[in-house]
Amino acid sequence: MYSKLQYISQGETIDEQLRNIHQALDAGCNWVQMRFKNQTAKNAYTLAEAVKSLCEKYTANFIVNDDLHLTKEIDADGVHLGLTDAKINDARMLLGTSKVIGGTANTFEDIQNHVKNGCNYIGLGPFRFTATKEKLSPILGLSGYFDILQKAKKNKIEIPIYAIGGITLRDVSPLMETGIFGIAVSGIITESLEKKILIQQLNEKLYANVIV
Ligand SMILES: Cc1ncc(COP(=O)(O)OP(=O)(O)O)c(N)n1
Ligand SMILES: Cc1nc(C(=O)O)sc1CCOP(=O)(O)O
Ligand SMILES: [Mg+2]
Repeated sequence: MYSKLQYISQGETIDEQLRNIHQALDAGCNWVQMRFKNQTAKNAYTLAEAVKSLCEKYTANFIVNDDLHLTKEIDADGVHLGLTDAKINDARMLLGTSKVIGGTANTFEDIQNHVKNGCNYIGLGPFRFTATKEKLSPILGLSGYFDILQKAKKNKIEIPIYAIGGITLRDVSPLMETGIFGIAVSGIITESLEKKILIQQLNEKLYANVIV
């Protein structure tokens, strides 16, 4: 089963990235997306090797942001591709059916296209403004999620749809009520001084209605 909480990593250097990822894993995160932008291939590979080893130690899912060839080379669990990154179906041809391919969406039509191309999950955003990502698509807000998730339900779309973009603890329950599967967050986990407590609080709200 897919985790309902994804941590999108932050950090300007390999050391900063590793510190943030290690702390998130140690605090209970079991799904990490390595997001290390504007780096040399060497630095990205060096970080990915270390993150893969950490994720294996914590039995966490390891997803690479953007870089399809690094995903293949390092044998990560999957890749996340945005609307201007490599195509989902090209990724599926390269990675095969055992790897996880996530796709970014801002509209219901984006979701339909990703489902048609064999995407495994959707990152639907942004929920609100966030400085973590430079070029944001139009902000969705709660009503945007409600409208899009209604269409997804009506069209029997079953792949997990995650909300992303400026999400805080108090947003989780209202977002879950729109029908999303889970959330992908970066800043609130990176900046938290009590990561273990925060992740427990996030998971409590995310899994509140899951029947065991
Ligand atoms: C889970 C998840 N959803 C959306 C994104 C955004 O990806 P993208 O649009 O490619 O933007 P960058 O992250 O590459 O700046 C994501 N990374 N993860
Ligand atoms: C990586 C990313 N993608 C987004 C999108 O809308 O596609 S918003 C975003 C940033 C998420 O980080 P934070 O939780 O710090 O806002
Ligand atoms: Mg991208």
